[in-house]
This record gives sequence, structure tokens and C-alpha cells, in this order.
Amino acid sequence: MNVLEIHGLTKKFGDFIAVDNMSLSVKEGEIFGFLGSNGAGKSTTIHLVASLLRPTSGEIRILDQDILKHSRFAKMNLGIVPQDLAIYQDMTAYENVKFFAGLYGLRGAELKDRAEEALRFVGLEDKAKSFPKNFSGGMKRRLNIACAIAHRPKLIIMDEPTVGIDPQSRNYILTSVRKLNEMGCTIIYTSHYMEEVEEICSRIAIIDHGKIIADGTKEQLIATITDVKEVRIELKQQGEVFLELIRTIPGVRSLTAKEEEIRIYSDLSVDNLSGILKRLIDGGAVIRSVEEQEPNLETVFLTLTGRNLRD
Ligand SMILES: Nc1ncnc2c1ncn2[C@@H]1O[C@H](COP(=O)(O)OP(=O)(O)OP(=O)(O)O)[C@@H](O)[C@H]1O
Repeated sequence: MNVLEIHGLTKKFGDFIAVDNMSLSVKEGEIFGFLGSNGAGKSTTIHLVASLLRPTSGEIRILDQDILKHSRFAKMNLGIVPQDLAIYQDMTAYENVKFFAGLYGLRGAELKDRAEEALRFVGLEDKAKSFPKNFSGGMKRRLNIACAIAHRPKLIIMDEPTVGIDPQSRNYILTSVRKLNEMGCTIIYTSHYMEEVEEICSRIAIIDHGKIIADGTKEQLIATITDVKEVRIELKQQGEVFLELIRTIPGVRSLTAKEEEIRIYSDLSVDNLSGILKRLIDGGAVIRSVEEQEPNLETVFLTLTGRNLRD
């Protein structure tokens, strides 16, 4: 069964098309990754599914019900973890969860039990009586998740839940996503971190300029890459200053530098490695290592868009 179906969805802001005739379906039990660079249209799509924005055109169905015609049904079955934290600083963690669960109609003992359950789930039961203003970024994110899941929705959408948090909280959140999924929730997980999406998602859609440009398992997406290779060169110096030297070498499609590493994406059919290395050495670079990489989702993104995911 499809938990979410989107048909021909378009959202315009004035003349600007943020979501462009998008269609997609998410099946029950999936952890569905929504991968795209900043501004690709991920948050706008989520806001449309959450009925926080009205589509310019198109249809969205949750568990086969049109969300505009059956808004209460849609709300009860959907949990949204927004990118911007939606928690009240002047209410305790427990009061926050109770407040949001109350919005979905939970009352009395059920409301208390579910709020406690949600706090336990994100590991904040000891902090139930504390105020979020004293929480770390990661704890605030976990509270945000508790607020979204207490009403036990069938579909949970998480909008970049790991941005700007420490690695420990990040791992905690990724583990929670898996646990929620094992408990029967379907998850849509948006991110511009390729590694996270690769790690947890059973199916991935790549979104660019408001359109889905590829959709499949990680293996299916990578199998579409037949014409690009990636080489990583580690230098003794910062890589950035050497990029211009090699940008015009035949076959080079794209380059990035991070600290002392340069990543080069080239046409598979062009043998240009010796030329690249010579140009770098002549330019004063001291090379520590050269390594050819297996294709990954980043290579898929680059091949489809001509850009890097993090540009
Ligand atoms: N209310 C708005 N009015 C005008 N333009 C908007 C509005 N909301 C979003 N946009 C534009 O729509 C595009 C898509 O934005 P969106 O936030 O959906 O991207 P995103 O993929 O979620 O990126 P990010 O990871 O940065 O949140 C951007 O170019 C953004 O500037």
C-alpha cells in the first residue's frame, strides 16, 4: 500500500517554481530518502504534504485519502519533524510533548502515557521536567522528534533532523529512525548529507530544481553511472589553490577541494590522470596519495545535475 502519493504537484511563489509537477509514491514500511542540495525544494514539498502551504496545482494523498478533502485524517496519520525547531522554551519537555500530542486530539490518561512514551523513545525521560532552553542542540532535536511522534502517526517526515548537531545526537537520531521504522512507521527522511541517506534509506529520490530527477535503491541509482570516474588526490598543501590549474584538462567535469584533498570527477572514457598529476606537480603541489573511488550517490548527483550536492 502507498502511504503517500503525490500527483503532478506544483508550487509557485510568484513566478518562481519551487516544486515543479512532481509525482511520487512512498510505500508502507519504507525509509524513503529525499536527497537534494539547498534550495532544491525539499522543505516546500514537506510543507505542502503537511498542509502548511497550499499547492498551486496537483494532488497529495495520505493512505489513499486526499489531504485537502480529509484534512483531519491526514493530520492524525502524519508526524512532521520540521527543520526549524518547533518547541516552546517556556514549557518543560513533557509539557511540550503533551501540547503537540493534544493538538491531535489525545486527552487524559492516553495523552500522559503517549507523551511519556515519546520522551522515553528519544531518551529524554530524565529531562521531562526540564526546560528546553537549557538543552543542547541535539537534545532539542530529540524533543522535536518526540513532539512529532507521540500521536503514533503512520507516516513521519523528518526535514534535515541532523543539521548542526553533535555526532552522538546524530547517531541517536539515526537509530531512532530505524527503530520507528521497525515499529511500523513509514519514514520520509530529507537531507543533503549523502552519507546519512545512503546509510538508512531503503529507497532514495534525488530532487533538483523542484523535480525528482532519479528514484530507486542506492544500488539502482549507482548502477546508472556508467560514464564518470572519481579520483581523490591528497596533497601536502590546501587543495583549493590548485583547482584552476586542472579545471580545463580534457575530460574533467567537476572539481572540489576540502582541506588537503582534491576530488576530480572525469569522463570514464578519457585517460587524463597523468596529465592532471603533471599539471599539479608543475604547479608546485606535493602529492601524498592518489585513489580512484567507487561511484556513490554524490557521483550520481553530479552526473545528473553537473553540480556537487554541497555546492
Ligand atoms: N515563501 C517563499 N517565498 C518565495 N520563495 C520561496 C519560499 N519558500 C521557499 N522558497 C524558494 O523555493 C526554493 C526551494 O526552497 P526549499 O526550502 O523547499 O528548499 P530545500 O530543498 O528544502 O532547501 P534547504 O535544505 O535549504 O531547506 C528556494 O529557492 C527558496 O528560496
